[in-house]
Amino acid sequence: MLVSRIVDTSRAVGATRSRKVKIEALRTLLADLEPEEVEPVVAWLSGELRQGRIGIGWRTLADLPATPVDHSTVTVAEVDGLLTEVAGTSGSGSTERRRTLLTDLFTRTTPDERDFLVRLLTGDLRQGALEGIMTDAIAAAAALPVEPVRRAFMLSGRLPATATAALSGGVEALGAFRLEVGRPIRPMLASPAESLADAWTELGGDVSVEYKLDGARIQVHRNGDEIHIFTRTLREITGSVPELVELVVGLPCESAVFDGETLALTDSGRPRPFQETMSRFGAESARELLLHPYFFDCLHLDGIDLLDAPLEQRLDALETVAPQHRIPGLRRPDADTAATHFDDALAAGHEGVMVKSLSAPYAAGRRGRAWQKVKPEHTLDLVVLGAEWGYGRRTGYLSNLHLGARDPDGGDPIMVGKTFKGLTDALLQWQTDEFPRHERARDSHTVFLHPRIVVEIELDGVQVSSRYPGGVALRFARVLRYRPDKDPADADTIGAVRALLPG
Ligand SMILES: Nc1ncnc2c1ncn2[C@@H]1O[C@H](COP(=O)(O)OP(=O)(O)OP(=O)(O)O)[C@@H](O)[C@H]1O
Repeated sequence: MLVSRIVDTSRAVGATRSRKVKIEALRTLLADLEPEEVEPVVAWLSGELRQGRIGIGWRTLADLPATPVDHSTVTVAEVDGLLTEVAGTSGSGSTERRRTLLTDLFTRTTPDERDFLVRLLTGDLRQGALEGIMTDAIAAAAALPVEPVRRAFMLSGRLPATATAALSGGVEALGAFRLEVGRPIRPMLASPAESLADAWTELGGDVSVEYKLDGARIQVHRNGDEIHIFTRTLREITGSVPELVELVVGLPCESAVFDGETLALTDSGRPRPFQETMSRFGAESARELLLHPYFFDCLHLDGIDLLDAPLEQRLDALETVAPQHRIPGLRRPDADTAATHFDDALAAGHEGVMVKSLSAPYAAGRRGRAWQKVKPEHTLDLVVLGAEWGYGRRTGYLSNLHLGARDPDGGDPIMVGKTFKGLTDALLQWQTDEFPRHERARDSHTVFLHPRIVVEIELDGVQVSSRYPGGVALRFARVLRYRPDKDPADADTIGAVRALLPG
């Protein structure tokens, strides 16, 4: 297939807000692919490369001296092969060799194709929000029900592999995807609850009420002495958290998968700020801060998969192997005891509580009502779309943030407000240093950014607005912190923002 067809489909999908039209465009494309084209094309459409990151910067790509053509005949197989070659080029002279390969490619592509490939290579096409649509399109192209496709994706975390299985092996091939110890699955997520009483009542009191700790999510896999630890976005961080590895090796089991939260504590046992925990992931500099794990789920234990078992049974498993590392929680507390637990969580410096149905299975990758989070404040994770230059004391700093909510159908984020409240001097400095790296355009007041950075915003509520395109605006928004552990695909949707409208 020609690359131009992929570019056209990608554009068509981006140009419509209709979920149905997007799915149909993707379905037709998928149905026309040769089997070996499925992996690269599904990866590209999700903004990823089959080869992983190949480490080529935007500037390098923009500067390549290539004159485009009007009509191109470049095929998927050619580009995929070239990317494999670029990814495999290392050692001395590799920068030049990579430039040559890409320059050759760009002398054979149209400006539209080059633009698509540049955005793909720099990560700007990454649109995790497309995942829901893509799973539906894969199912439709393979003439299969959606559920087995969705499940295979949740268990593998890989759309390209899911698509290949669905299109070439049908339900049987999809059924072969299992929880594999050592390979991360997408974490189960929670929905916000109006109040603790609401959540408790909705789940009929048959709940586990647990502290909601303000750290970073970890998924820990153990197979014998081999340990792998992943973040919320399934990035492996085993190498930067040796103390967690050591602790897990010491647990009395052969194989296990745990889901939990990790954070650094102060000497008096209170949680350290979120940023300090995050700085341990990947950074060499903060090694002196010890991380502590707080597990809240067990998805596999000694050869037995527990994903489909009720939470009650998964908690039993967790308590047999790691009772000392269990997050503080109560099973079936009465409403008063649950309320005291919530107060205790806040008093200990935590964010709130999670209320979880004891009878629900682990719904990987889903944000459902079986887990509900209760916090005293509203917060939203929004995408930074730009920042205005400050004035007065903030002259010379990028300050007032433009904030966008995610379009659940994969379109550009939708602006819902601005704020400069809550920004410390350190954050202003960081924004001023960091934002130009993500610049999309600028005018005299504002630097507009590619939608890559997620920030957590505290707010008093939202109101109807004719100023913003989503018809809704934040009220009294203030910056709580940046969320480097989240991608724009994890940001809150415009629907979640609208759900806060009064009445
Ligand atoms: N007891 C707990 N059970 C489950 N998740 C917990 C618990 N304590 C803390 N967490 C954290 O809360 C998150 C669940 O909330 P949610 O599904 O909304 O994810 P989130 O969007 O990262 O949440 P938030 O933005 O509120 O931190 C988990 O990803 C995990 O990191």
